[in-house]
Amino acid sequence: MSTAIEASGLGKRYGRTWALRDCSLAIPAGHVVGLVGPNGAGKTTLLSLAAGLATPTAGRVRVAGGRAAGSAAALDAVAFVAQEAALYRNLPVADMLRVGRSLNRRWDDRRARDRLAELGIPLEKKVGALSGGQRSQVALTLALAKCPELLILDEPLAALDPVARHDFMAALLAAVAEDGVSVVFSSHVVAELERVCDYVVVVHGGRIQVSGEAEDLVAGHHVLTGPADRADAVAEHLPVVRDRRAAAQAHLLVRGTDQDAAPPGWQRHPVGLEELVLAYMREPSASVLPGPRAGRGEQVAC
Ligand SMILES: Nc1ncnc2c1ncn2[C@@H]1O[C@H](COP(=O)(O)OP(=O)(O)OP(=O)(O)O)[C@@H](O)[C@H]1O
Repeated sequence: MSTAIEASGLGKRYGRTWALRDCSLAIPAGHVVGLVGPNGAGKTTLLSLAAGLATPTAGRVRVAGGRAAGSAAALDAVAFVAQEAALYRNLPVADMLRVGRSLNRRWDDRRARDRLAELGIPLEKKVGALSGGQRSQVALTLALAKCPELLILDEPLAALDPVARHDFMAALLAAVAEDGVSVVFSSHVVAELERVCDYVVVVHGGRIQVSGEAEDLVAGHHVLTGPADRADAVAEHLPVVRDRRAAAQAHLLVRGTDQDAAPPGWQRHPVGLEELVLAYMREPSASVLPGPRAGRGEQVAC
């Protein structure tokens, strides 16, 4: 199985702060991966290490089928769009294309020009005179023109209004369908994940908390609703990720498959990806990683 990003014992320390620690994961190639987590969780750090823009303090990271991050082979295969899209604001878009062409061995200029024409972004306009959404589209166009195997985007949706966000993700998915490129993007917009991602990674406090295919994660959890006064007894025997109680009713988000019967007097409901991800983000001590089943508070190494 080819991997998009493969990390082993990866860590990055700034002074006394571990921005990322003991990070081990293996994200298979060919997915659209959503990387989520609260502010300061370590998302940018993980993406920068994968893009080869930062050096690990511990461990190692390989990208695009096992190339050492930051190596010449990896730089050829990986395109990175930073949080503040690194565009020269005083340059016209056409000059940005020229810069891209001269810096990259693989470069599809025709494709970039066609894409910008489709988007109605004039080549002669200075980057600084474009809207935030147009700038993000230019950054995505430049990244795709590199013909990458792995496209890494750090919060590409941050500056975009809901319509621009929708258009941007549609453009990204079209590119994925056309090229089969692997995409890893960080976002705070958890609601977008369901529509766009087929693989999810949650980071918290510099550690990987959740990693897995969206379908498996959803299939591997359900919600139980039942009487609050019996919730403690039920929760005692189940791997509960999140326990919410409202008046007389309890909602337990539980790890377990369709085969697991609901306790007598309780109803079982499927869970959506957004609800699942938010539950884990609210319960940092719970984790779900590839390997043997983990319950609340158990961290399972990849
Ligand atoms: N250059 C740096 N120098 C010192 N500390 C840093 C540096 N970069 C990141 N950190 C620290 O590392 C931790 C993780 O930061 P990081 O930017 O990776 O988080 P993030 O999940 O991307 O956050 P956000 O969602 O706010 O963008 C934070 O505590 C941050 O303060």
